[in-house]
Amino acid sequence: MEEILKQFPDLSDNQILQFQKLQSLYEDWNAKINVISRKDIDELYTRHVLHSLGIAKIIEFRPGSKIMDVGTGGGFPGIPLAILHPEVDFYLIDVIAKKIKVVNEVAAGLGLKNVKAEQKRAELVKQEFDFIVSRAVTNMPDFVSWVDDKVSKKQNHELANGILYLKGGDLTEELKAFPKATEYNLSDFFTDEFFETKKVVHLPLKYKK
Ligand SMILES: C[S@@+](CC[C@H](N)C(=O)[O-])C[C@H]1O[C@@H](n2cnc3c(N)ncnc32)[C@H](O)[C@@H]1O
Repeated sequence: MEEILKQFPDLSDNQILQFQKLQSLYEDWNAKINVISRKDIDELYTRHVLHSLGIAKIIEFRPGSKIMDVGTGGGFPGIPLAILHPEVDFYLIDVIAKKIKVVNEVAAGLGLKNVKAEQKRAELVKQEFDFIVSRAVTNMPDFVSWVDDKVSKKQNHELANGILYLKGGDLTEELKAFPKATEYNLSDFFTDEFFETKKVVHLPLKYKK
């Protein structure tokens, strides 16, 4: 939690309270429906919350932007980003209904009005979004094939509309098909060794070819 306050010093009292509440909310829900591993619950703020907020180190979403989090699981990266950006609309989806139940309960427990969560398969979503965010769902080529028709053509940011994907390790192979992708190292922002290999990939779909 301390690192979050250091990295995002302009948080309001309400946002700080919301971040603080995450620990007990996830502990309670995890006891009923397992959405986060035991080790990860103990290190919730580094492994889930701060990692999710890595996207916010790369981009400041504009007010009114529409963001979809695909394969959100227990709500990552969508929930921490929605706390950080109450002025942005977040749509969180996952194919597993019980995970979406947890996400909805956590969002309600935090009083988040900017989160809508639904059980849905990414391939079947019909709406368009300014950015699609995601972590640990599938390889990049498959992911892009699921969502590349869901990125708005109306550019809403100097960082071109597209995908912001949290990834780890060597991505050379996975990104071969996407020469316009940019990798940002989270170790440039966060000191914990967990972030040593962690990256945010920005893939501007509008300028794909
Ligand atoms: C490894 S979990 C990651 C969860 C979360 N993003 C995180 O990082 O904690 C991958 C999630 O993607 C979901 N998923 C897989 N394929 C999907 C699809 N086609 N559409 C939506 N969700 C999908 C799974 O149900 C699972 O909850």
